[in-house]
Amino acid sequence: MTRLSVNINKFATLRNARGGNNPDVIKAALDCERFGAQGITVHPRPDERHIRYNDVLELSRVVTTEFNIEGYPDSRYLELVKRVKPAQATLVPDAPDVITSNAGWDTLTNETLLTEIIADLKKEGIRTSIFIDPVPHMIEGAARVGADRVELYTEAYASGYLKNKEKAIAPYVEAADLAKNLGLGLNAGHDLDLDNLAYLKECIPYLDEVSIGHALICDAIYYGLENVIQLYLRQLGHYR
Ligand SMILES: CC(=O)[C@@H](O)[C@H](O)COP(=O)(O)O
Ligand SMILES: NCC(=O)COP(=O)(O)O
Repeated sequence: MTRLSVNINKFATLRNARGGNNPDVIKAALDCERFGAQGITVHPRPDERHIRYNDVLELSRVVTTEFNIEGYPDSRYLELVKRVKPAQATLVPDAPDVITSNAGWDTLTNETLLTEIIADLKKEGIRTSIFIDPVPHMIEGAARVGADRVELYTEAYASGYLKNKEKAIAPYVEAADLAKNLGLGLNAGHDLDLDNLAYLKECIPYLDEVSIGHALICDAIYYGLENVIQLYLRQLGHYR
């Protein structure tokens, strides 16, 4: 079954907007788990615009589902991940000033960097996933650098879904099949929502995990967090 990992970045965005501790990010993570989330994802960025590095340390002490820490593998991120030892580290090629993640890794030009970092994290017993576009030779590069999994960057799927879902999903099905044949685990994320998630799961039933944050938290403002987590789980075929 495909795990739902809730990315709680945007709870921290709201908290930081007023400078206090409301919403409480720790409580949000525990409630997400209580409501059925099968993982918690965070993406501490160098400017700490939302999730702060200290949040990650506090969350690591209480999260009981799979903890997934995303980020660009600079020294601060790597030190944090090695200290926390999460279930998964998802390496993302983001520059510090991007408004959000906007591309997958070039696993050819970054082969040496990724090979060394992934080997280092594996020594710590941390599963590694790398954020990637649905491009066959980049998927092949991901296998070469020793990644345990790839996370398909689904922004292009989401933006194309409403216009022509068959066309939008095609490169992702090809990339997923290739990843599976290369022995890579398969995650997906970015801009997934209640409209496009079920079709992704229908076309790629062997997805290991989807990580969803922005749309899910926006939905929760209108429909409530417990209800929305159940709705997303149902799109993945989980019936509680
Ligand atoms: C890697 C990815 O696609 C998202 O998890 C990203 O981390 C979202 O980041 P923001 O919440 O800062 O937009
Ligand atoms: N890796 C994707 C993620 O964690 C959340 O992305 P989004 O749902 O906030 O776009």
